[in-house]
Amino acid sequence: MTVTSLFLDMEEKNVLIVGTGQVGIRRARRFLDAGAYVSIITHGIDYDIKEEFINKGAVFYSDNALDELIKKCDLVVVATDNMELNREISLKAHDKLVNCASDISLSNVIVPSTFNIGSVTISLYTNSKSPLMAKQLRKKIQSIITETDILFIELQEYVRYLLKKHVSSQDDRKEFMIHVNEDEIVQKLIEEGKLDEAKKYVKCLIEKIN
Ligand SMILES: C[C@@]1(CC(=O)O)c2cc3[nH]c(cc4nc(cc5[nH]c(cc(n2)[C@H]1CCC(=O)O)[C@@](C)(CC(=O)O)[C@@H]5CCC(=O)O)C(CC(=O)O)=C4CCC(=O)O)c(CCC(=O)O)c3CC(=O)O
Ligand SMILES: NC(=O)C1=CN([C@@H]2O[C@H](COP(=O)(O)OP(=O)(O)OC[C@H]3O[C@@H](n4cnc5c(N)ncnc54)[C@H](O)[C@@H]3O)[C@@H](O)[C@H]2O)C=CC1
Repeated sequence: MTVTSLFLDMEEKNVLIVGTGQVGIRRARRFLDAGAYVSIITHGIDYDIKEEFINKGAVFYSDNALDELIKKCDLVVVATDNMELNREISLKAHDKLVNCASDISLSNVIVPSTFNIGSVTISLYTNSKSPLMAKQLRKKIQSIITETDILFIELQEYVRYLLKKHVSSQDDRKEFMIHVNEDEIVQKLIEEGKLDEAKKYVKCLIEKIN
């Protein structure tokens, strides 16, 4: 498998999860939180987790719904502890997006280690070499992204919006955005968490351009 990373819009996509052990639960939660329609085939699930998933819109089915569910699903996640069964289901779903938790060679989709902070999503993948290291690196990266970084993103969103109205050249917009990030007053305001004040200050700068 040779991969490239993409972010998929999961809203209203149909996802089937087979097996609700540690992996199935993690993936079901992830896709429910991303707005997908999630169908689940389970041989046993904690009552509270089942309730959580039902509240998020999941629908539970028995084994004999498998073939029909595969047909209507966009993505199938196979996560039972029965390797043979995982293989069988993954092969049945070969023309869909498939994530087989136990055998990478049967997957055409990888679930990376992901975290969200503010409006940033970071995902990483060790090419199936070390999921544990993926988890550890995820925590390392998570720890170096600060509230200030997030506020700068919010400010840049605002700056981009204003610049698109006031400045026609992309190159000029880019230069101005770099200039804003390096501006000492902007830096001070953002470091103090004063996003609204930073926006007001930058708005004045932009209005002076024309
Ligand atoms: C290929 C992949 C599946 C795919 O998604 O397609 C896959 C496969 C397998 N994982 C296994 C084991 C473990 N997986 C984890 C944890 C995570 N595994 C995740 C992803 C992936 N795991 C994909 C590749 C990702 C990459 O390479 O970067 C994460 C990142 C995302 C998620 O699952 O949500 C999540 C961390 C989430 C976080 O950030 O917290 C831990 C640690 C723990 O549980 O604490 C262990 C135990 C330690 C170890 O074994 O390393 C086994 C062996 C089972 C066995 O030994 O039988 C297989 C199967 C095999 O390798 O054959
Ligand atoms: N991709 C990953 O991150 C990881 C993958 N794995 C692999 O993924 C698989 C699942 O791992 P875990 O979730 O940790 O296992 P687990 O033992 O926690 O859960 C397996 C679940 O499969 C269910 N199951 C068994 N037969 C079923 C059937 N016919 N229909 C529906 N459900 C059925 C069991 O009831 C159980 O809840 C294992 O094969 C393991 O090798 C394990 C750890 C991490």
